[in-house]
Amino acid sequence: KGWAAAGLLDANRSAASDPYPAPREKFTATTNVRAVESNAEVVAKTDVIILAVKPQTMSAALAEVRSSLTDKKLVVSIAAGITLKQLAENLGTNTRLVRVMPNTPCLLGASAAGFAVGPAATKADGDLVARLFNAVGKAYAVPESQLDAVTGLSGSGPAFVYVLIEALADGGVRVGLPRDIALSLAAQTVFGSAKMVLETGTHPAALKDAVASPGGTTIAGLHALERAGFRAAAMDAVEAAAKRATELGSKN
Ligand SMILES: NC(=O)C1=CN([C@@H]2O[C@H](COP(=O)(O)OP(=O)(O)OC[C@H]3O[C@@H](n4cnc5c(N)ncnc54)[C@H](O)[C@@H]3O)[C@@H](O)[C@H]2O)C=CC1
Ligand SMILES: O=C(O)[C@@H]1CCC=N1
Repeated sequence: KGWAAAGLLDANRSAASDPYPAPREKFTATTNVRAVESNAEVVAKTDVIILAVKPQTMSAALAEVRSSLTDKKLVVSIAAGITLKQLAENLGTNTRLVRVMPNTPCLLGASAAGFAVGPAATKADGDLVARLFNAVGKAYAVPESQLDAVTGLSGSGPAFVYVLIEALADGGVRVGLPRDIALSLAAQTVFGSAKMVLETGTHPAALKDAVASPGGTTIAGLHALERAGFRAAAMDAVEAAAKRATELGSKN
């Protein structure tokens, strides 16, 4: 959907596959790109193949695509935890592979993604993947050993931020705001704060200090956050998600 919005999906040269009719219909309705039942058919007709199945279904999907692969094809996996080595073991060690961890804001062109290029992939393959994922947000090349950490932080991170937004809105409702205004204020506050970090380049601690007047409202709220262990909870969330990514790789 993000690539379609960025004008990167040519309906004549792109296709998707899914065993179920409902996701196929939804995909075509949102992207205008044809979706078929057979993975092998898509792999046979395209040069850049995006593997976007659950880690638990990856080995079944790989078995369906392997025979249609040639050295002309680049395979990109976005599955959490599944390593380049595992992909190469299933697809052949000469397969040109790139592993990416994007996140759902790619739908709106605001993704944060990390990627690692496999040993048989070319520099041009890495450049293409960087271009594709920079077209829907920001993409960073990282060593593969850091991709589970990327998964814990930015792959799963949108869910952590949604919980924060929901909780801030609940707080607003608790102190008397209507629900719709509270939710808009909460989301816009998170958006504006992220924009401040990204566009001013100022450290978040300094930005936080600039909001907190001596003896004022913000420091009272910050004290409540510290007392509740907010920072440790956020760090634990990233660590738990990163560990789970590693587990998903080792179990699938
Ligand atoms: N949801 C997220 O925020 C993110 C997910 N990922 C990764 O993306 C992958 C997909 O996750 P979601 O999109 O959330 O899952 P999803 O369940 O929404 O989509 C997976 C699709 O794969 C289809 N499928 C099942 N078996 C298949 C097969 N053998 N061949 C072709 N298609 C098959 C399913 O019908 C489904 O439509 C996972 O590996 C996940 O780790 C990566 C970054 C973020
Ligand atoms: O929850 C998951 O496993 C996937 C990977 C990153 C975001 N969602």
